[in-house]
Amino acid sequence: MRLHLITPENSSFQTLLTTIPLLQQDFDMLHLRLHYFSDQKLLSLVKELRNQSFPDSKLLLHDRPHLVAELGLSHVQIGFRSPRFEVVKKRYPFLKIGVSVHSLREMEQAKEADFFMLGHIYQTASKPNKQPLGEKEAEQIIETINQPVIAIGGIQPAHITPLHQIGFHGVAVMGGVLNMDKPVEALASYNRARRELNV
Ligand SMILES: Cc1nc(C(=O)O)sc1CCOP(=O)(O)O
Repeated sequence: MRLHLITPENSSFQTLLTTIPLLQQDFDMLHLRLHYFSDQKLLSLVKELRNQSFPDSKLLLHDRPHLVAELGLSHVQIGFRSPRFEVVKKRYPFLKIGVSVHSLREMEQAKEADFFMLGHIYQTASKPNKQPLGEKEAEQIIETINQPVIAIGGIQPAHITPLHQIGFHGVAVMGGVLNMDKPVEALASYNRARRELNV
């Protein structure tokens, strides 16, 4: 079960730079979802992470395929702030493109995506007035899709086993690690749950 970390809304350059290198062995993909950073600031952050030996293979940028291409990275995530999937696919055919979706209909509109992020599965502070999909509906959606699907929204360590059983390829966590007082310990509890899957 893959574990993706997403930068929280209020992340600062300096906090990310001090926290991420402490955690980098223990997750699979870092989503830089920093829509309030300028291109220049985002480029500087990637440069600093690289200086600290953060691997390119674990770096994904949201919404900015032009920067992914400029940096020679491979993964971009497309959401409502992004250029449309078809446009990105045509212009950057060499990129791995993930698409953020909330329904089967949205998945079908991006049929050629390399992977999807489906949410929100559970209640989450980041979507206070919206009903979550829940496990049952999520299962019905992902069983019709061949690509890997990452679950997002309110994911706690205890959700890892049921989400794995439903068929999710991984989980994405935003607030539950990088916003915590003790991110190393918070991440460890997700990894314990991942290890338990193999018992
Ligand atoms: C960034 C994001 N996208 C969502 C979606 O449903 O598309 S839910 C979400 C935030 C997830 O935060 P947390 O892990 O703290 O619940």
